[in-house]
Amino acid sequence: MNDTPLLSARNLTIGYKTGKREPRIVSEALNLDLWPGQLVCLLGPNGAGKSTLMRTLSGLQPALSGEIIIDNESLVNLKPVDLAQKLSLVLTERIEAGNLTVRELVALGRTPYTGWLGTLSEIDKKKIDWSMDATDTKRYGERRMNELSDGERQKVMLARALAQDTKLILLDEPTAHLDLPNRVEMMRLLHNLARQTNKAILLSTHELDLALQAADKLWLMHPDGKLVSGVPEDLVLNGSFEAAFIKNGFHFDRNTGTFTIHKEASSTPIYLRGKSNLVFWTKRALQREDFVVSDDPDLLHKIEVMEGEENPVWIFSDGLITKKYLNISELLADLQHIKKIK
Ligand SMILES: Nc1ncnc2c1ncn2[C@@H]1O[C@H](COP(=O)(O)OP(=O)(O)OP(=O)(O)O)[C@@H](O)[C@H]1O
Repeated sequence: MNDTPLLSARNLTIGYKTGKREPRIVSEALNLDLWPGQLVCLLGPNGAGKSTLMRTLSGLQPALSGEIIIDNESLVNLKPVDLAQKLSLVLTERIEAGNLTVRELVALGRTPYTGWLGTLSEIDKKKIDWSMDATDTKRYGERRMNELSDGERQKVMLARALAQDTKLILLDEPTAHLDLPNRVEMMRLLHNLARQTNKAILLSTHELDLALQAADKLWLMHPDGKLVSGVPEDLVLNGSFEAAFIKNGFHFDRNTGTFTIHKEASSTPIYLRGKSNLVFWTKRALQREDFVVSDDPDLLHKIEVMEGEENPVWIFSDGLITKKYLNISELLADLQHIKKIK
């Protein structure tokens, strides 16, 4: 039964004490729970307080007030070695590990069980092997850390956290240096890991679309420090998601779950219909050109897009003329003349 959270925050205030001045409060009245088997993504704009929260929850910096409970014990009462058996932390900052090989660095994840000079047992070696397989880092296991790319290094740091074999894993921007396929792969790995091993995983990220797809829950930090938690789809549908990232010139499209560059409301409206994937990409191009794409069939300007014999075909009509196009480039070029003059 998953009836106790692995990590809880009660009435937590996070921030910074700056000498004799009033402390700088980043966020307060936080009540949070991380449950076994859950992948939670912490999202928020720059400066909202994601790193501050991650650092506070993992004991790297003190809370200003309130309590953090990890696996039924108060964080302040946990000795470092006990904490290291319960929680592993992956930060984005580069660590100085130039001379260590990848395998040696991953093996450091076993330190809470072996001690600094401890010999690795068969169980330790198995955990190291498993972690390197899971993160696909074995291929360069004998290379030195200073011979790796940023993305490769990031995966090794995850392997070390996996080798630590804790019920809780906290990761600060684990996808920051990864290319798109590796970002997707990393999210899938963390999602599966939470499901299959019942670990609780909290990661902070700027990957809004990946987080929307992979997270069981989002913790959304607003610029004013307010934190809203919920299932991703609920937060999109109730407007919390776009509220957290509200910025002039950007518009969140609830239909596609993506942010678009906001266009002037006075732009020319065009009725667009056709096959959904073709409509999707045509709409993107039209919106980039300031057109308002509408589902009102009574509009003067209409575009229909359909599969042709070899390529898609776009049919434009404005009541007077009807013209056929074989690519979006030519369609856009011809549409310039119907743009409203502002
Ligand atoms: N050492 C510090 N002393 C005082 N204030 C700090 C300190 N570090 C960060 N802050 C402030 O705390 C706030 C939250 O910063 P934090 O780094 O947690 O944001 P973040 O959400 O992780 O941002 P980003 O997405 O840019 O990484 C910011 O206003 C920042 O200026």
